[in-house]
Amino acid sequence: MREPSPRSQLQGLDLHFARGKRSVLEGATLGFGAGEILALLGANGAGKSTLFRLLLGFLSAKRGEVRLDGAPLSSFSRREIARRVAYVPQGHVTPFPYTVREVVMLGRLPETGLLRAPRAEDREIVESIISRLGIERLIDQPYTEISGGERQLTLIARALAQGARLLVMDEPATGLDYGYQLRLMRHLSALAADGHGVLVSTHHPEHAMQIATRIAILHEGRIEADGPPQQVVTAERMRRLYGVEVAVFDDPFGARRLAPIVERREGAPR
Ligand SMILES: Nc1ncnc2c1ncn2[C@@H]1O[C@H](COP(=O)(O)OP(=O)(O)OP(=O)(O)O)[C@@H](O)[C@H]1O
Repeated sequence: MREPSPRSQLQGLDLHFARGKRSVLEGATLGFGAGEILALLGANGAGKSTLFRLLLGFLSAKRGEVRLDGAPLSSFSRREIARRVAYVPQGHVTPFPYTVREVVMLGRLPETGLLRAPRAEDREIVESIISRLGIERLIDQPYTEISGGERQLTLIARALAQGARLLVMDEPATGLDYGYQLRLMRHLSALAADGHGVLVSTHHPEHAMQIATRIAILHEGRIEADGPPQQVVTAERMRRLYGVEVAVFDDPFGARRLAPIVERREGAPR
């Protein structure tokens, strides 16, 4: 089996994809690598999940190519891909009442294979990731009996347990309360500092600006912008993408911020 390259990268080049007669992607090109956080923004239905599924090899493009560590994705086995790239899907449910510990242990499968029982080392990895994400109290709870936000954290823990250098996360902050959202942002920054590459889709440009090293915008089937957050997130682009007015400004600490412009009602408290 080929060992994962130290310079991990995943790239989708000129990807075209249609659902029935409806074209979803029309030449989307997007790539990321170890050490960076690439945040993907796009309106509902823009094709973010579809693009992620193509990058992971769960769907095949009508045209275009996906390359992993410089080689065609199709030249890797499923297990080889899983050792390099971990995926946090959106809104995942399992019909089986596995415990949180067992779901996270599933992340070790590409390493352990189906035939070997988890070793002490696998158990230590799983427990340390669960405590890093602050969900130790859930460890023996059935996955089917925890909240949506807690399930999301369990899936993130499963992806981390996989030990892959690249992480693809589809709206991981969905359903997380304010504290968990901020902690998640910190975890993602720490992972990138640690040499992981993270591709994350989000509906919160503020989150993207907080942590991303690059932001890309998926619009009308293509990546219409891809670059440093300060260049990509502009009031004009937010208006076109989401149909809302926002102010973009630098705060006193030098960070770029975004604030919605809300019309005040006469007499409303300030
Ligand atoms: N399983 C499916 N069968 C048919 N059409 C689908 C399927 N999944 C998605 N689509 C359609 O493909 C298009 C792209 O969907 P996709 O889920 O990739 O968008 P998205 O940007 O991830 O959206 P959201 O932000 O709402 O999650 C949409 O028009 C959607 O309705």
